[in-house]
Amino acid sequence: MERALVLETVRVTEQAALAASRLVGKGDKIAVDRAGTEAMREVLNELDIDGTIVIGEGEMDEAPMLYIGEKVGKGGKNAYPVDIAVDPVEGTTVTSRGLPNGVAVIAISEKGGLVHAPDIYMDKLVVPPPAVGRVNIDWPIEANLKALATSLNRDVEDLLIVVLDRERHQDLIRGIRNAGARVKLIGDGDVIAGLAAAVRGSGVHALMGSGGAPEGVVTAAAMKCLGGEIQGRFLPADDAQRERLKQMGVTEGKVYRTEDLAPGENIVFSATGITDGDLLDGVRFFGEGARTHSIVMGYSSRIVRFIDSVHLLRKGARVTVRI
Ligand SMILES: O=P(O)(O)OC[C@H]1O[C@](O)(COP(=O)(O)O)[C@@H](O)[C@@H]1O
Ligand SMILES: [Mn+2]
Ligand SMILES: [Mn+2]
Repeated sequence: MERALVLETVRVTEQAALAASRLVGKGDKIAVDRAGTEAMREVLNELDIDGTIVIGEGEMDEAPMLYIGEKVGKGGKNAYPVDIAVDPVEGTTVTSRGLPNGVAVIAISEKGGLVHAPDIYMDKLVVPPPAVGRVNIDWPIEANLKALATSLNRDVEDLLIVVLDRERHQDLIRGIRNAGARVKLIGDGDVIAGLAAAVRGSGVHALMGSGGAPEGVVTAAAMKCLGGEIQGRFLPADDAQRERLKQMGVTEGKVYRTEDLAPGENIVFSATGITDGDLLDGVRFFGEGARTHSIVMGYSSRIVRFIDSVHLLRKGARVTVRI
């Protein structure tokens, strides 16, 4: 299933990114999200899958499309039964403002391969492969930074830690700075920040702090493929969210690790840049068409591909492809 779907899956995020990128910097985050979601759904429905959205744009009664529980794909007896986590535009606000790190993202697994997470917050720690098993979200910040520095063979002062720029992270930011490490504050987009942390040469070494729980599951799918690690704890804000967690079989207080969040044996992950970012270039238009930049990975096939695509969008387009 995985092999068959890898190159099909990149089309899904490419088309979502192309659609959303038309609205970059126009100041309308709802329009950005709608464009990405419609395009993603259209391509998903062309695939030979019998898919169920397990992480999506929201609950059935609040999201018109790609809601949790929605069926997608061509279906039929030859279709692969799969669970799907989507975030058609991860970073709607940054995208609508023309700022970095807007991406379209998807993870697909065999049935039951991705945790069904409600749309609440999750406290997260994402680290690269050398630090797997050497950090713990329950330890004090300095202890994790020391362990991370040692595993990366550098000093704590050399580390750059990505944190979402939010009021709720004041203490965390102070703690990282006091320990001697440096902080990179981002406006949005902790999925791509987590991916960048797990990739060598991106210049960032970990992601810390709370963000969306759905994004945590998507990140876990990527960590399986990249060999990095996410540790996360669901953070219900009230009794209604606590109830929702229970319904979904999620344990409050428990630390969920990569394997808990994405237990699948067959996982395909794809992300395409909408705006330029730490890991991916954004969509570039050139009149006759557009160019997209994606990362596409398969867990059991053990392949990480960076795909640079030229889309000839204008009818009869004839372009000289430039490297
Ligand atoms: O903005 P909040 O409420 O702090 O939530 C953080 C979450 O929102 C994002 O910044 C953006 O997500 P969307 O653009 O998909 O809404 C995520 O990367 C992050 O996990
Ligand atoms: Mn998101
Ligand atoms: Mn989104």
